Amino acid sequence: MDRPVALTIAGSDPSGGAGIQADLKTFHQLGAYGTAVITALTAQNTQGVTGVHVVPAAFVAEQLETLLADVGIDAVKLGMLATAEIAETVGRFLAAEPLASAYSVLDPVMVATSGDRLVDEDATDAIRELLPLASVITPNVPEAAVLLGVEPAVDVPGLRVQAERLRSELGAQRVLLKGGHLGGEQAVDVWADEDGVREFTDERVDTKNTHGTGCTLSSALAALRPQLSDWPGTARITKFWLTSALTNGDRLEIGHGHGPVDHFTELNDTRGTQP
Ligand SMILES: Nc1ncnc2c1ncn2[C@@H]1O[C@H](COP(=O)(O)OP(=O)(O)OP(=O)(O)O)[C@@H](O)[C@H]1O
Ligand SMILES: Cc1ncc(CO)c(N)n1
Repeated sequence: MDRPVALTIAGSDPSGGAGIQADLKTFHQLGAYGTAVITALTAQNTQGVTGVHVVPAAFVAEQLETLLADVGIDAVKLGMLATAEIAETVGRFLAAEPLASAYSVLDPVMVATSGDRLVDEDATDAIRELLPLASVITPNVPEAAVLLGVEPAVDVPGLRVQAERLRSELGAQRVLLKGGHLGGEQAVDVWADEDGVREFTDERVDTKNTHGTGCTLSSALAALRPQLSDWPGTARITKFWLTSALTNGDRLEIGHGHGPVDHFTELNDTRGTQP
């Protein structure tokens, strides 16, 4: 399969670094044909979110029904699910054909890089119900803590424990627990699946341009998985590509806050690859 069809179910970011816009750029750059179902409009720039306009859950369902009646989907990425009703609606589609047979990546988005809330607090339970339905989930440190109802991890051993608990206690099939918020010399992500727990490590890039890194990572996983042979290999390659895209972010001057990564980064750009 050389041109998989990828679907993003997420919110719009007018500044183009996160959400649907980041997902479609990532799909295109990594060789997938991009399709999109929009769950919410945000008024957002690189400095923060000033407003959220939620799409009614019934219309999220209508977008999905109409799309899936016509277009075959190889991989789906789920991002900002703004309300409990939207999360439940999307869950019904994820549990049934045709999406149940697609590769699926759930990014349990809650709060933007700027600290602004993107998803209703009472949607957390509905998002927790989705965890077992996705092939892989990609929480960041605060999201993992909220899902587990514990304090955020402060180091890599803590990440390892929480990644495994998301799998064994909350039923996730595979977990990529992102360590971006930990700080330190290296950016360490922890992978947990039925074969155990491992770390994916790369040099931390010294940049403020980190807006949308989580969205970009999850959509890259969805774009690449149908083109590669297994999940851990896909996660490793995706992380190295993301480090290159973060490094290349300084080629762009977008906005005055946390700018975006450069999605226009080749997969074989080796700046993200550790020796
Ligand atoms: N400065 C950095 N250098 C290298 N990798 C980074 C850096 N910051 C984040 N990452 C990596 O980017 C990915 C996203 O990490 P992070 O934990 O920041 O997710 P997030 O909080 O969901 O992102 P977002 O900023 O989109 O909300 C992870 O693979 C993480 O290791
Ligand atoms: C629309 C949207 N989705 C997700 C994020 C998280 O980065 C964001 N900032 N905006």
